[in-house]
Amino acid sequence: MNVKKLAGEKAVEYVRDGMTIGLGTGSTVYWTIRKLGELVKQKELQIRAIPTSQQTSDLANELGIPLETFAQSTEVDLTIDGADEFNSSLDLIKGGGGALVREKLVAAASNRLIIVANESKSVEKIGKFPLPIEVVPFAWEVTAKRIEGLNCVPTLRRVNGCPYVSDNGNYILDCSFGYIENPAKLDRTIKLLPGVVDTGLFISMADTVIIGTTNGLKVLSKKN
Ligand SMILES: O=C[C@H](O)[C@H](O)[C@H](O)COP(=O)(O)O
Repeated sequence: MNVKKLAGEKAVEYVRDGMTIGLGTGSTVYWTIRKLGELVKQKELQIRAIPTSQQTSDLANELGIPLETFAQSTEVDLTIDGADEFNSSLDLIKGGGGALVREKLVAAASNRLIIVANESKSVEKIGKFPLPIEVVPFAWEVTAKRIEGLNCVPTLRRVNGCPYVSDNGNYILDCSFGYIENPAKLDRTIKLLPGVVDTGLFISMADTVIIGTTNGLKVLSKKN
């Protein structure tokens, strides 16, 4: 059973006609985007979408999903995205695919954030997945040293031996902190460091997590 497809397609049920949808990045939300594309093509759904990466923008264009930018609208009704880890408070680590900065901007502009994931992303404490941190390339070595001082091992993300460059022209440090006791505090601390653009910690942003499992779907919702 394709549990990513199961979770990804389920999220489409939350989309309504006329909505502006934030489209996340990755192999789970891929299934959401494909399904949305089908519904748009069959004229069963009228939406506009704001993509969180070039990769998602290309996919949406290919599927005929109308795109817009924040120049047209600064409010997003619903964003659907993936995650690398989530806990029972719905705090997340994101950015495994390098799209964390745009993902966070789109999520922050959204009235609702739905995460689609498979069960392996569910953890008691986040931090086993190395935390992606986007940094300005200039003096990245200095920024990495400062981050290392917070008790982690930062590794510059590389592709074919060259630094990985995000859609924003920045580098990504994958930082192994081990289990993170206070994710909100760590996020604030890291963001104060010069050179840091943003972190992959998404604290109190997600409203719902749709989890695909081999026994079917589970849905976690934010406790008010
Ligand atoms: O930068 C990438 C994103 O945060 C993804 O949403 C995240 O890495 C999860 O991707 P996937 O669904 O492929 O595991």
